[in-house]
Amino acid sequence: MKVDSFDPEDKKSVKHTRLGVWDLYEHIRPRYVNIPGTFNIQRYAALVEIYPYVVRMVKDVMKLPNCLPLFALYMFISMAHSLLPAVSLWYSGQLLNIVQRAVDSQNLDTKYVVKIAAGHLACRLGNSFLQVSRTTCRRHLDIHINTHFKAHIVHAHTRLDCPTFEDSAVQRQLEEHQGAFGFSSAAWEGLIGAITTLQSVLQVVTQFSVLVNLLRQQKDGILFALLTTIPIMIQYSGVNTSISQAYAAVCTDKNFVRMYGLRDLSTQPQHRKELVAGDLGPYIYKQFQSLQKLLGPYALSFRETRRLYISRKPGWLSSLFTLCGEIPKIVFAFRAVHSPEKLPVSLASLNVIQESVSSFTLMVYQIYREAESLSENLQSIKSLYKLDEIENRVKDGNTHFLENTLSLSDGIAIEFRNVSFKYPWADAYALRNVSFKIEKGRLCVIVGVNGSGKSTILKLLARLYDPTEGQIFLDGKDIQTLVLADLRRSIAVLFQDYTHFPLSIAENIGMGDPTHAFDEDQIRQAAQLGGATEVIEKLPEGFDTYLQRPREARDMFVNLPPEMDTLFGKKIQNSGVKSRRKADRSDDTGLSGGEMQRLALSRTFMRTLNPESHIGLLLFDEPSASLDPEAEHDLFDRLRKLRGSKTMVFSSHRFGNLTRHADLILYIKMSETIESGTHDELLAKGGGYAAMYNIQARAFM
Ligand SMILES: Nc1ncnc2c1ncn2[C@@H]1O[C@H](COP(=O)(O)OP(=O)(O)OP(=O)(O)O)[C@@H](O)[C@H]1O
Repeated sequence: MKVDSFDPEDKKSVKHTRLGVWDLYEHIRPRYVNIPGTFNIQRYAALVEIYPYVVRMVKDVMKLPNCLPLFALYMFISMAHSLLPAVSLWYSGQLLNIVQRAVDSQNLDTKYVVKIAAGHLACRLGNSFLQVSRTTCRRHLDIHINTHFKAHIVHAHTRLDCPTFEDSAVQRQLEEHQGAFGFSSAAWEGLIGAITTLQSVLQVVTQFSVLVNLLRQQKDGILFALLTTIPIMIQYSGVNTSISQAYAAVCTDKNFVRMYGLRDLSTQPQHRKELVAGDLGPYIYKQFQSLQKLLGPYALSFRETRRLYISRKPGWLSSLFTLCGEIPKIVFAFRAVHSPEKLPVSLASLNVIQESVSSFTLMVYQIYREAESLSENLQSIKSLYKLDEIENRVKDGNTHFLENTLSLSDGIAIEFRNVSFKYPWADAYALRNVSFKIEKGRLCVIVGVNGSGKSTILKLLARLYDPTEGQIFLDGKDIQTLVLADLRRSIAVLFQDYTHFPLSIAENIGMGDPTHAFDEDQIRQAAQLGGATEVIEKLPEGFDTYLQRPREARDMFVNLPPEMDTLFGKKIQNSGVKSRRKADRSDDTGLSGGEMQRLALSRTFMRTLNPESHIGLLLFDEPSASLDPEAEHDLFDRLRKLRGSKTMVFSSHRFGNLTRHADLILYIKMSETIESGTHDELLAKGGGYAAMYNIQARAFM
């Protein structure tokens, strides 16, 4: 269960334990938790808050095609299944009575015995049948429901803007539902868990009434029931082996961190080139061994450490409680010796009583224990629906920007007025009091050293973030008042850290203009403009190539002969496991950085090709960083032709090719615009821009 606050400094609420190289900070459970039952009862009480979400989910499930009859059938089977043990117990009781009566009167009613035995067998058969039907029904429900919730979660992800998505709390919220991309959704599992608990409760209630009835008919039945129940209850409520629900585990041991760093360096594919080229292998191995020696065998990951910690809890206690299970038989033996006349009729009946009571007690205890997992599971239903309520930080405006599309055909005018910006959760300013104006259809290049704020300007123009202070105007309108969809439809951006989507190359380019994502001619034209045609044509599957398959759809090749390298006419990529973070890197895809950049450029050009598109502003962040000089020259040639019809803003480190043709250069240093003007004007000024230009020019002399 989540806790409201967690302050590791507060010794009253957080307990600190040193475990190997880890510092474990556990939220202390309230004292009343140690009174058996109370904490789990509190957990059940907390479910009241989740109830409306469960109802909503049930309603949603009912509305899905085919789900209403399936769900109703599933509920019916589940409930019938939970009644059967009571019926079965009743038949056992009847059998017991028959035996007792037979012993007392030395007389057996054969017909009645056959009837009861048949009923008992029918219960067993019914049980198996219901179990199979329930599993089949559940399998079909799983498929329909998971399909629906996969789409729900994709929607919950797609609607979030950058700052909201980057918020670590939102990330945690989203991660809770990552399982939904696999087969099963956590929320649906939660609902199934709730149904199972309901089933257990029904089972307990019906079994209880039959059991009481049965025990009343037996001499000393209630006494033996109690003797059987008590040790089980003590056994399960007395030993608490889990660590607290809320905890933080931190490792500050630098040697441990370094040891794992070396391990990752040696195992992760993205480091292989440097490892081989620098002959780092022997060094890494030696260092790793000496750190292992220094830290000893108990320097383990937290998961392993935690397992060790939990298994250290006294195991002998549970052995002692197991012995308690023998108490009823011992008491029976004593009573047999002291007062044989009071004994129940036979040892057989004692066994039946003990087994029935044990299984009943365990079931009751299971319901009590299930409070923990049930409340966790049901929480995920609530958090699934809460995903839809996460508020975006970049608020939508209400001024339509695409109304006058004619005016966009000359480009968009830009003005930054005293703009300052800090990234969310950063202390330092990425931009400070920046002001400049770019007229419609002009070509502007922002230059400056690393980290001076060039990319940030482009991100603010695309309204990925809002300025902390100051205002940005597009065609004289405050950017924050514009309808976001309109704004984004009028801009094409190529980011410096572009990624390749896990789709075919054609779709990767096509998605530059989602309305024409499958327009082959336009895709080919875009590839031509991005300089990617040759790159794509040399790939065996051309435009249909998947540079990375999505993780869930990757081919798996396990235990194939080592010499086998093709299957179904395709090359087998044995490195099936790729690092997720680096999956967009060119070295994972088999294309060079420049080739990847051409693909990314093609996607940006795709956006400008549609005659109905209203792109008035093109933003390029280092578009030629990985291109060779010829490709760079061709690219800028093509882009210059768009001048007059589109406003273009480039960020670049490179001078010459582009800056010489720019209508405006913004030289930015330490997050502030220092100089602005044309290439000649800034050279004549002899300031920062001229100094940077001369450094580059000298390199070619
Ligand atoms: N997502 C982020 N969160 C926090 N700080 C960031 C983020 N992105 C950039 N910064 C910081 O903002 C400042 C400006 O970064 P920006 O990427 O705009 O610089 P740049 O001029 O484009 O650099 P480069 O030439 O290296 O691409 C830098 O100090 C950078 O560390």
